[in-house]
Amino acid sequence: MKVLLALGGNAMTNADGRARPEDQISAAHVAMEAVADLLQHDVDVVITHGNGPQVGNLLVKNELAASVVPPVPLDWCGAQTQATLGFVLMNALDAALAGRGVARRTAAVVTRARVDADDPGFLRPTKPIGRFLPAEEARVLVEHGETWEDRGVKGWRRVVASPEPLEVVDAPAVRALVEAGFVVVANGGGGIPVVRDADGTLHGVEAVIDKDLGAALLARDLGADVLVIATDVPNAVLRYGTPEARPLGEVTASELRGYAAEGHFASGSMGPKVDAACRFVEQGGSRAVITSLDHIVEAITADGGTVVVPDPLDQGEN
Ligand SMILES: Nc1ncnc2c1ncn2[C@@H]1O[C@H](COP(=O)(O)OP(=O)(O)O)[C@@H](O)[C@H]1O
Ligand SMILES: NC(=O)OP(=O)(O)O
Repeated sequence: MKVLLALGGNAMTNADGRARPEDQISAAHVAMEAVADLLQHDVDVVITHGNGPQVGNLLVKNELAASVVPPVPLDWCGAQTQATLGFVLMNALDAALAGRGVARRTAAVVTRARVDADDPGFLRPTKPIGRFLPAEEARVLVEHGETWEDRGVKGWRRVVASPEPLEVVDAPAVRALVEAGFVVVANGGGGIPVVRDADGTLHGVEAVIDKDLGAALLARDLGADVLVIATDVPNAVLRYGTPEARPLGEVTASELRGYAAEGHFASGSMGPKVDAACRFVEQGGSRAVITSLDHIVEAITADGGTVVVPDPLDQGEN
């Protein structure tokens, strides 16, 4: 069985959302212990991961050091976080596998995702990245031309352009490594956004792709059986945060789309996970699971989490 595992930014930071190197390394060890458990169940696993907190940190460095070293564009921040997180995850996974006596090799692929240069996402920033700030600090940055949004109790957060991923350019390299037996880390942060020029060449563009939507696309391209979206809650929940909250178990894609249309899932957090899970099963995947990191083995071996399955008609057509 081939599993595409998408790790949320929450799986790569400490409980307070801090992303110091030591926080990221220890979070990666926790996450990779869970992945090593999963790998004992005769599965191939491709790992993708968020990069919102990490890209946010790089942007702050850009701002603070601008008079000394040239700031780098957002796509470079994406590439840098893919490489760093790939390195951290490989080290952690190697250690977890060695602890279990499992002989699997790991690899990380710097991965590009093609987007449309005319995507409306470039005109309307929606992707939350980086730290939460109190309103008064965020307002100063808004006056300097940045877009920040009120994200509720946690505070304000910067939002940047987030175009739709159309193609995982480097999926063939990921596929070849999987077929050679590697556990691959790929398409981090949804992929480095690139556009194709008229002459067929690619160049990076300033944006951050949603990693869950990137994960759904890569899962489809690799012919994954299951897409597991691991975050910090065990289920997608109806009426989340209210006394009438109801965690969702198994649900069809169209039922879940109906709940999304009723506004049950916040944009920029659970919304894209629900969308990614639906897309994957609508495009031929047999199952997508949204759950917490500590439930990813049950997501494969049992029925843990919110399990999204194709509509009966879709199943008939496949
Ligand atoms: N309907 C919902 N059900 C469950 N969680 C929700 C819902 N709406 C919003 N959320 C929030 O979504 C968060 C997970 O999204 P996010 O923080 O973007 O995850 P990650 O960084 O792991 O990708 C949860 O911590 C929860 O607060
Ligand atoms: N690129 C991206 O979606 O990252 P997060 O999941 O960390 O926000």
